[in-house]
Amino acid sequence: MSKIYEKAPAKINLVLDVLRKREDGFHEVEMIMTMVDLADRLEMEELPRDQILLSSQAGFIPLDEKNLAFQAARLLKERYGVRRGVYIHLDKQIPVAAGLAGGSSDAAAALKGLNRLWNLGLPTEELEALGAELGSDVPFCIRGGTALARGRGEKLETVPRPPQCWVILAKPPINVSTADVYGKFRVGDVKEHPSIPQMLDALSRQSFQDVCASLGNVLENVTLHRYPEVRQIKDCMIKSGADGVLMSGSGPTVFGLVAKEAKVSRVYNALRGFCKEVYVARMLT
Ligand SMILES: C[C@@](CO)(OP(=O)(O)O)[C@H](O)COP(=O)(O)OP(=O)(O)OC[C@H]1O[C@@H](n2ccc(N)nc2=O)[C@H](O)[C@@H]1O
Ligand SMILES: Nc1ncnc2c1ncn2[C@@H]1O[C@H](COP(=O)(O)OP(=O)(O)O)[C@@H](O)[C@H]1O
Repeated sequence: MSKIYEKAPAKINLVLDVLRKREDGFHEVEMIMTMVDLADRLEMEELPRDQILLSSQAGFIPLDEKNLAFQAARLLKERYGVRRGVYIHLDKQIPVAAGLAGGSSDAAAALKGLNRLWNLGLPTEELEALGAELGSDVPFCIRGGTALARGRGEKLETVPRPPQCWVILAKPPINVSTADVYGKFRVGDVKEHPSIPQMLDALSRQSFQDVCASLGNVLENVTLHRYPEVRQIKDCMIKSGADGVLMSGSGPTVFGLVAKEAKVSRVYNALRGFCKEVYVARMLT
């Protein structure tokens, strides 16, 4: 019986702008997203019976139909009439409800892996369209790399990747609901929108300094206002010398970009002083 493995990397938002609230309740966004090498790992294996079974070493995520990897398997089975079973083991490394799209990346990895395991032969565009039914960030997680995302996040255009650097991620011990943050967000409150053209220009010139200077996320105001510990982490990263600092997605994870390896331990140690969950990753290129 064959086994398939897929990595599910975390994403960070280099730019996150919200243009308006839509009639369907979602928000029209413009984001530049990229992957880092902090990743979950999925192991998928045929089951002799027609069932979806999920396990994980992490005790704090749902293992039933609430899990996005389970939903991905069920969607493929229903849409393509697959009458085969699968056992998915999820090695969870990405912090949950952190603004790093861990669940979305697991769903994307399940779609990609099961496409192979069940010999469905679906092209990437079709997987991305299926992914959009599961969540706004899932299409990007299928495509990977670096992309400009529009619509509610599902309209993608691949753009140049950022220059290689260290990415230090710190997650305070609070869980933030994406729906809550968007619910509290008001476009009228935004004083300055980040510039997508400026970031695209920095990426095309591979200027690390200008990438750092162009980071921006309009959801920061909502989350920083509500959770002072997120601001504290941001301040600590800046003070300890990270070159660019931003909250990812709806938070609460804050990431710091660092060019020089010699600086990494200084930033890491400063954060570890008051934050348990700190990760050192690299940009996925
Ligand atoms: C904020 C972002 C930035 O990358 O990421 P996270 O912080 O979740 O990682 C995304 O926009 C999140 O994407 P995702 O987490 O897939 O969202 P979904 O499951 O589709 O939606 C969850 C809820 O967020 C709100 N939502 C989401 C996307 C969007 N463009 N507008 C919204 O208003 C809606 O209330 C929706 O019910
Ligand atoms: N495979 C999964 N991994 C993590 N969380 C999941 C998964 N499937 C469903 N969830 C649920 O999705 C919610 C958001 O999780 P996650 O994708 O980690 O965060 P975010 O949207 O902030 O990036 C959590 O409340 C969690 O219970």
